[in-house]
Amino acid sequence: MSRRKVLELFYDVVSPYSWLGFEVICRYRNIWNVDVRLRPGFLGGIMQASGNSPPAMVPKKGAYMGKDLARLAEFYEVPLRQPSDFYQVVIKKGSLSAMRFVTAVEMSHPEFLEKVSRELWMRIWSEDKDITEPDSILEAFGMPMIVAHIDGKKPQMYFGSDRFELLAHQLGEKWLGPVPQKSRL
Ligand SMILES: N[C@@H](CCC(=O)N[C@@H](CS)C(=O)NCC(=O)O)C(=O)O
Repeated sequence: MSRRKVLELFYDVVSPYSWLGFEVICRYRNIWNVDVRLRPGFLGGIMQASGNSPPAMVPKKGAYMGKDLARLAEFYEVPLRQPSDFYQVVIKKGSLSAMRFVTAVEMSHPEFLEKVSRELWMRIWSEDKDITEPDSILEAFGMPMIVAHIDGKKPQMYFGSDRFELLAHQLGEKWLGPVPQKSRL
């Protein structure tokens, strides 16, 4: 029987913040006793369809993001490292073929979805290696996007890997920081 609380995580491996959200959700799956549904999508298509653009396209935001990610990597204990050529890897090459592959894994071997996704993030966002349709979330504008289904209430959408405190509040659960195993509270 399925549990009452379901968290859907919409993500793309091109998105470093999605990686943070993904690892936190995986860490909390048993602590919060929620079902996690991983929903791979193509962020480039969502950006285009919603008229948004990656934050790093604004040079000052891009520079800030580099510092932000370095601090977050340490705090979240996720081995994020900027690719050496950000523009080429993230913007020019992008993730269309990688996310098609991840979607194929979701359809044919869902048991490998978590591992394959983590492996691709490791390649692009940690090891500086190559990874080479927007779906049902056209109302979204960025990733990670988390959709929480709680006790049959109207599903709630949360954008970002920095909204877990709020999500915990809605779930009626405790937020123990990004690394719950060594809670800093
Ligand atoms: N504050 C969010 C930022 C997440 C973020 O910037 N995601 C990017 C992709 S890596 C995005 O989709 N941005 C859309 C936007 O900022 O409008 C977090 O900490 O997770």
